[in-house]
Amino acid sequence: MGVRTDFIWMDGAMVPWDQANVHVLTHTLHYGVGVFEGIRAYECTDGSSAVFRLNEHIERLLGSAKVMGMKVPFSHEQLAEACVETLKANKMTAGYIRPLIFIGSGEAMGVNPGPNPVRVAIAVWPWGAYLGAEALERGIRICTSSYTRHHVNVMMTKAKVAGNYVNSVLAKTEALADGYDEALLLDPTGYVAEGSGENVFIVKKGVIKTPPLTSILAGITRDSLITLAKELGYEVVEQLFTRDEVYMADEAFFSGTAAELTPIRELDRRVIGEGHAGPVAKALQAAFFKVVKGENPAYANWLRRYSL
Ligand SMILES: Cc1[nH+]cc(COP(=O)(O)O)c(CN[C@@H](CCC(=O)O)C(=O)O)c1O
Repeated sequence: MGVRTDFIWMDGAMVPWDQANVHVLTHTLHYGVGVFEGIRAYECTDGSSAVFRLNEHIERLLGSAKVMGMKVPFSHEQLAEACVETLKANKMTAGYIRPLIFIGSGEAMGVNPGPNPVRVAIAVWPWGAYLGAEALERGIRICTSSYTRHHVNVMMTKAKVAGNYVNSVLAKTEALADGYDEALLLDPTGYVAEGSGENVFIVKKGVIKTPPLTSILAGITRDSLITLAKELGYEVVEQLFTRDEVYMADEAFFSGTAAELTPIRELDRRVIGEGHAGPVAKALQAAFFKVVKGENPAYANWLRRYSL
């Protein structure tokens, strides 16, 4: 999927894609202290477009920056507006938005970011089904990673920090090399944590379970699906579970801005349930896509509407 568009927003200005460059001594490039978001915009059935839970994403982005001690030179609303303006500048009625707050160059190198400037860039690009065209329907095959998710005092796991994703890259590339679509990571105590870029849910006898916010990212899609599931009358339990509970589950699925709701049909060569999207995943997927397309007025506050 190409990521090239016409413009990227940088430090308050819309910059042609080819000019959106940084110096090789950019501190974040060397030390990984950058924070970012993944946000989706959808075409609504009434012909407008909407960014899904933009405020929650910007709130998490600024929270991540706070965790990393980065002083951001733009306000919540300025960043939210810049996301919408970048979509419009690129004439995108739908797509993926990637804000990045990073530490620039020019003042000092070394572990201490010191006086280097805090900079902001926002890119957008079209992004279809994150885990493959048939993933949303058929489900994916995943494996338990040989890599462990961060201990909560080794990396700041509630912050979406660029450097945290070295762990995700190791897990994802190992899974792909072994013929799987994605990795499932366990936490330092051996309980299921999350995917390399997703939160995870299982269903057993109609009860939906997902790990509590311990060592995992507080996913906005996770939060949305919990809300929608409860509205549909499902019992949702935020509780640690083990990999063999996934093996024995009736259903399992990932959630994320990029992944949306992707059913898991197999973990470690054990077929889960019937080996395809189950009734709960299908019901939640349908409810989720109705909301993001503006078809459920109860969740209008989750949508930042715009038109080109
Ligand atoms: C580790 C992790 N856990 C859970 C989630 C789900 O969070 P949320 O998007 O708020 O529901 C994501 C998002 N992963 C983003 C990055 C994907 C990428 O490849 O880059 C995303 O889905 O945009 C994670 O990276």
